[in-house]
Amino acid sequence: MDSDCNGNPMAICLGINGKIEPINEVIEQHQVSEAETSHKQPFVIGVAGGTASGKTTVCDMIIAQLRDQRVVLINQDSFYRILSDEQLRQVHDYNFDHPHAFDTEQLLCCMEKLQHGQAVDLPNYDFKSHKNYTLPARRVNPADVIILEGILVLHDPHVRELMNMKIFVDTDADLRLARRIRRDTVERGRDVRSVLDQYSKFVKPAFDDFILPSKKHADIIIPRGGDNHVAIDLILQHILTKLGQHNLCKIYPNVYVIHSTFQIRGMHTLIRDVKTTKHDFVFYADRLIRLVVEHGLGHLPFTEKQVTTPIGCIYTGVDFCKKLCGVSIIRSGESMENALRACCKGIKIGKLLIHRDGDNGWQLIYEKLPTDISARHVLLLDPVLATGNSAIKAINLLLHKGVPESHIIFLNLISAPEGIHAVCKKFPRLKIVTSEIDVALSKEFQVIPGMGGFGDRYFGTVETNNHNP
Ligand SMILES: Nc1ncnc2c1ncn2[C@@H]1O[C@H](COP(=O)(O)OP(=O)(O)O)[C@@H](O)[C@H]1O
Ligand SMILES: Nc1ccn([C@@H]2O[C@H](COP(=O)(O)O)[C@@H](O)[C@H]2O)c(=O)n1
Ligand SMILES: [Mg+2]
Repeated sequence: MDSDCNGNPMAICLGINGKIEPINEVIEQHQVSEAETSHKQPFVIGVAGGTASGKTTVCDMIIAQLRDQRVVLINQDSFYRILSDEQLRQVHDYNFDHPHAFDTEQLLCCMEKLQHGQAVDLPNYDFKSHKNYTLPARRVNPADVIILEGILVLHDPHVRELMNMKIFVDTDADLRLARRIRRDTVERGRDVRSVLDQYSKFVKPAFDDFILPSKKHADIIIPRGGDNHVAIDLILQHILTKLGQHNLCKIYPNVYVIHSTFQIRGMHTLIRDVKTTKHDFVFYADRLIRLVVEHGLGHLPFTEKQVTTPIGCIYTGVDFCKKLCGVSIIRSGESMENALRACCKGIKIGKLLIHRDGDNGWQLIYEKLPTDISARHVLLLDPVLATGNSAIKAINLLLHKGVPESHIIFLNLISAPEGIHAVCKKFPRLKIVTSEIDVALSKEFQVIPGMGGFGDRYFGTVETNNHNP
């Protein structure tokens, strides 16, 4: 069994049901060019600085403003060594600011795992008890951008080597001490006297000996920490540029991800949670489906139309596209039919049943499509795009029926990068509209982190929370 980054036997990586397949291995099956897979190495940003300089605040601001699961934060605090009972009894004599206080080997091990596409479980450090095993661990998924934050992250050369960008948060020492007293007495269970003792005995000397000398390695120095909005904006822009390099929407201009808001992230959080009841799952999946459908309809062609308002004015608007139909891929796709009917009164909806036929591919078992489908724009419905195999089968059939590729809009809630590569490479003229792109596919072809078997959860065909596809 794998051990975690604390040396405990436990999970590194995992989707619901297994190890994460490094994304580039799977992509290779689709013969993606080297340029497109070159994004496998995450962009690592180190953020160092003296205590209470505002490192955590700055990083939290960046993460909150990006709202993107491709960017993750790692705190060096998670790697504080476990203290012996004796050390805990004499904790006032323990130097938490010396490099030896951190288990840098474990930090390097976690970073390596993340770089190889494996998730890690990191301890949440508790500054009150000085322990890193009392609070539940936090799972960190592999990501495109990793921000590593802590007083000494620029001190160790091996850690520095991992970094593509090094930042030092530089805040006046008096201000830092004032903030530290306030923070440690309010949030970390200390009294003023112990904060001052620790500061003069350990914190200040370690700052002078290790932290300040590490400033010379920084590429960017942020004076005034979180107050420096210009610097934070510049860093945000840089991260966005880095994300853009491997943003699938940039590689494939026909992929559209609906604009993420906290409402949308909240709905995703609920439908992805294994503990969510069937009732709530259906409720929030329906809300998200409705948003995706509305967004998809926005990609249909329109004609200009003028109407007269009740006060006799002319309003110049548009007329909906009339030649339209839905096609759902049975059975999960049927969950999207109601939202489509609610948006397009009287819309015709066809159905396709596609079955996986051993290792030989995918077989069309049943089809019922409008007879004049070739003259219609088609909204193809399936909530999850995983490998893309069933979608490709469905799209091939639509093309065979005479539907122009550019008249197909494929709507789903979650897409795996592998599915996007597969579908977009084959059909560059259709559009994909999705609400989130996930990290990867597992060996078992489950989307990671995904939401389990959508059909089973939506239609309630599993009694327990064992969500197999
Ligand atoms: N710009 C700021 N203005 C006022 N208080 C701040 C500012 N930045 C941080 N703080 C506060 O100062 C304390 C230390 O900030 P924190 O981000 O925890 O620093 P670090 O992680 O570098 O130790 C926290 O209580 C935080 O809320
Ligand atoms: N049990 C602990 C562990 C660490 N500290 C102090 O925390 C500081 C690092 O965190 P910042 O958010 O301030 O960067 C460091 O200076 C340690 O002295 C502690 O007091 N107790
Ligand atoms: Mg901090």
